[in-house]
Amino acid sequence: MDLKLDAVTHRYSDVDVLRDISLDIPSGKITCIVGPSGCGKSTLLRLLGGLEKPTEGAVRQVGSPPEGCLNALTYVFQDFALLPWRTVEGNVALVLEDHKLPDQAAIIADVLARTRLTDFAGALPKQLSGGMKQRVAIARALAVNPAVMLMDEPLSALDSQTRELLMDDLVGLWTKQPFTAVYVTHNLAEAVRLGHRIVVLSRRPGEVREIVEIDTALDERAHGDAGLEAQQQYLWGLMREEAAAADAELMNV
Ligand SMILES: Nc1ncnc2c1ncn2[C@@H]1O[C@H](COP(=O)(O)OP(=O)(O)OP(=O)(O)O)[C@@H](O)[C@H]1O
Repeated sequence: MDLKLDAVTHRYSDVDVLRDISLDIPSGKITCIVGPSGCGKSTLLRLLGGLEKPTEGAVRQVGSPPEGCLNALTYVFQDFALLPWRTVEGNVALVLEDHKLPDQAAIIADVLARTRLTDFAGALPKQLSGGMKQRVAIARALAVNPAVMLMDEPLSALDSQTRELLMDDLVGLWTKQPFTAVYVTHNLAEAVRLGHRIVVLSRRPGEVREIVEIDTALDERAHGDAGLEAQQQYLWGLMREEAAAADAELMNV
């Protein structure tokens, strides 16, 4: 299932947040959204997930969700959003319990194996590192076989080494079994490592400034790769002045 934004404009009372965004989110790819602070990245994700309706324009789902999909549009948040009193397995089970599936145990076993959490199935969130907690959140999202994972700064609460490891995990997961994701990030290194397409928004009201496609396969993008560095510099060049202006604007609020 693809998502399409047709001329989407969004406004909160007198604040214009997004302006005339037309965009395709193709299935089987990771689309990263980058842009200066406050340009409307999270708002765009909420519109894609149907949590809000655009002031103008439309968000469309094109095609059918994958077979066995229990929740077409599934979020992964920065703060993991795990229930502290439930084990790793219990947190994953939560999203399946209402569906009374005969193969619930097999689905849980599969997503725990894919996220390398099988040995931690009985652990509580407080026993896990930040990176592992985010792996649980990703396992929980995968368990419903979503059409699109909507990921809002999923690594930004983690230290830089853990971020690197989790990026490797996401690349491994996608390479074994491609999924569709919209991935909002401030971090351009994450965008060039994980994004098949990188949508650069202007400062608020966010408009599509440029879409950068990166053809190199995800598992061939190494940390520190010169080609990726160049892409990252290019993106920063697109954003630099607007990021500084957005920063100054926020300081004056
Ligand atoms: N529910 C809301 N009501 C009013 N204004 C809002 C609401 N949600 C967001 N905004 C405003 O809309 C603008 C865009 O916010 P949004 O969080 O989408 O931007 P962002 O690019 O994700 O920001 P950041 O880079 O800081 O994470 C901001 O000025 C924010 O204050």
